[in-house]
Amino acid sequence: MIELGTLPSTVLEVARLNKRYPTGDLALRDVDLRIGRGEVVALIGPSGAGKSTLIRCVNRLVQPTSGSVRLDGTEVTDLGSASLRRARRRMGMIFQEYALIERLTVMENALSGRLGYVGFWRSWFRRFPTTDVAEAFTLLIRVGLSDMANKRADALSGGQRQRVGIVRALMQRPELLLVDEPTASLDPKTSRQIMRLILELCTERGLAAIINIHDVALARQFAQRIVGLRAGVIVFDGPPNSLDAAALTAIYGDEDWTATLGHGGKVAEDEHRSAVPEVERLAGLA
Ligand SMILES: Nc1ncnc2c1ncn2[C@@H]1O[C@H](COP(=O)(O)OP(=O)(O)OP(=O)(O)O)[C@@H](O)[C@H]1O
Repeated sequence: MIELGTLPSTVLEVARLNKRYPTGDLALRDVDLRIGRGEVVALIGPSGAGKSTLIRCVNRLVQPTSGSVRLDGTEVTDLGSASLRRARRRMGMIFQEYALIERLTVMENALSGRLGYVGFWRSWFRRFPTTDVAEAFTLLIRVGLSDMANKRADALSGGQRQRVGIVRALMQRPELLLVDEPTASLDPKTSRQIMRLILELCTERGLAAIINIHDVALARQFAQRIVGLRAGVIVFDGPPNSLDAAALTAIYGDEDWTATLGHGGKVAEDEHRSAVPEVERLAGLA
């Protein structure tokens, strides 16, 4: 018998979520998903399965067609702009191609995670509270970038940029991290370091995360739970050790899923979509 007291409380509840794009593509079909506080979930599935759409429906970068998304009990799908801005503060997002402002310093990029709190004019004049600056320093130390605070973002390696992206998301003091292909632009060793860092930070902070990731080996190694999407439908939901050949075939079908077990290598530059406009929308600037 399951003792109710041992179940983590729910931070996110998605129910009967559907997304049909104006092109007619049905990207999500009646998706039900519950994420407990502190739970780190990897979202896997073939290209076009709906992973990015699901993550973006949660913070409404994509507007769902029908269904419910509740963050800590608050229905997100029908919030007006001011309430949506408040809800988005509680969801940090980490992007594949980092989405840093290249000409700003590491510290300024980190502090931009507070934009949803400090207000536009204050942030425009770079007047962040000293407590925010101190918090950013603490986080930069934690991710190993303390001596880079004044470097411009465009002087950093990919792994360093992603660490700044992680700090920026954590500066929001979120309850949930939405992570979109965090390692697709990184080499295998840096990919493992970044995934380990995300898992450690979630554990330290009791923070839940949904990580959209192509690399099944990384998902198995670092996530506590794996959700498999195929053609917009959840076809697997379980612990990494139950992701066996039958489950992989259910997710990837006839595709040669063994190819997904290793690191697929870097994604070509032209496959990146610029996430900077998405960061601006999340901060309420666009
Ligand atoms: N902006 C859009 N307009 C129209 N169709 C879209 C749009 N974005 C995604 N789609 C379609 O929705 C489906 C799901 O796409 P999505 O990007 O969510 O999948 P994914 O699993 O994240 O794929 P990948 O791993 O290749 O990024 C696909 O059929 C895709 O073509």
